[in-house]
Amino acid sequence: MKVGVVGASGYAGGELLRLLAFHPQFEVNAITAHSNAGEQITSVHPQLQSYAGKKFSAFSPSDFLSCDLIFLALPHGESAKVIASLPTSAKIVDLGADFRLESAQQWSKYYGGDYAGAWTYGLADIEPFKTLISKSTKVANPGCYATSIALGTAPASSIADLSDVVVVAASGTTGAGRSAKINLIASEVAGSLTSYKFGGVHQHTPEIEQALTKVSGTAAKISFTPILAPMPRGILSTITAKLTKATSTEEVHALYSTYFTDSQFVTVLPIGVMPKTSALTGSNHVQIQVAVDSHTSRLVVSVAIDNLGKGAAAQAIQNANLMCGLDEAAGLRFDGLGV
Ligand SMILES: NC(=O)C1=CN([C@@H]2O[C@H](COP(=O)(O)OP(=O)(O)OC[C@H]3O[C@@H](n4cnc5c(N)ncnc54)[C@H](OP(=O)(O)O)[C@@H]3O)[C@@H](O)[C@H]2O)C=CC1
Ligand SMILES: CC(=O)N[C@@H](CCC(=O)OP(=O)(O)O)C(=O)O
Repeated sequence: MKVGVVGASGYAGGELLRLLAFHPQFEVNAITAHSNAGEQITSVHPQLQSYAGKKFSAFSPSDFLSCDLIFLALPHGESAKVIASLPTSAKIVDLGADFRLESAQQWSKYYGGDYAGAWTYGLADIEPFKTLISKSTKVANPGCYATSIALGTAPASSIADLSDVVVVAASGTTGAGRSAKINLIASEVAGSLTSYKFGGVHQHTPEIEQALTKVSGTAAKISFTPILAPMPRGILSTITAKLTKATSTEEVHALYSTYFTDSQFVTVLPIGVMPKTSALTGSNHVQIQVAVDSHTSRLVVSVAIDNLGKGAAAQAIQNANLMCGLDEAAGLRFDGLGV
């Protein structure tokens, strides 16, 4: 199948190119950038030697006419502007936020600007999303934090109060994209931790609530505090919620393990073993650990992912595999780096 990547000079687009180079069914034949159009791909992404000699094109709809599948990895608001010019026959996965929210009101509260509508939400490891994705031609890939938090909370709907979920999550700096910002330079980030979008204003809040409400059938609410961590990649989310019935760590561990039995990518680690971001770097895998805090009767969940892998490019390919009727793990059998 012929594939196009729009926004390939960014971090998420570059990770898509890296993974797609070894995909057994997808062949990349349109690669576009914005300010980097005309540049060698390896001058922006020196790791991508399999693209040596190729350049980024400027976006032109005619380049995508022969594409069966298109990935959009553009800043918020830009995907909605280009889709009308793409072939209607092409399957599209948008890595941005433009089509994630079902509520126009929530869109205007957290993002502003014109509301573009909602596509199937691509949280590929759990139902009802997985089945819906396999029947869809347009899929909105979840945000990186949203992926880790929704996966870590979804199995708890029968034992915890999802109307009051509290999350603190730390992300590596690539989560903020590749464009230069003062708060992301090494002198500001190295050796320091800081919260941002503080006070329940992070834009992934409505997306996580929408996903968890769908999974649980009751209105989910989340208080989410993100932290910028001095590392390039990875997200570690700590989720807590009040238990609605007496239970033990062993019982919750069994519940989570059963919930993810059929998932090729989500691993509930043995009790006592903690998720670690470096174990997931470069992969589509997710690690989860659970515990019951009997002192406060709260469920505590730790989730690690790679923001550019499972949180962006790898989950986008998993979604594309499902949309195309392929093995969902095609081209994604990569372990994490470990250090
Ligand atoms: N980074 C992450 O961990 C995650 C990112 N996402 C989402 O994926 C999308 C891409 O993110 P990321 O790769 O980090 O972002 P980057 O800033 O690294 O890359 C953005 C890409 O979009 C292009 N671009 C920038 N401005 C415009 C414009 N006005 N019109 C068209 N193209 C433009 C850039 O081209 P050029 O560089 O040539 O100017 C680049 O290719 C975003 O929506 C982001 O929210 C989702 C999950 C995780
Ligand atoms: C570290 C950092 O800044 N992370 C970004 C995550 C963005 C992302 O991955 O998600 P979207 O696609 O929804 O933008 C943030 O917190 O906004």
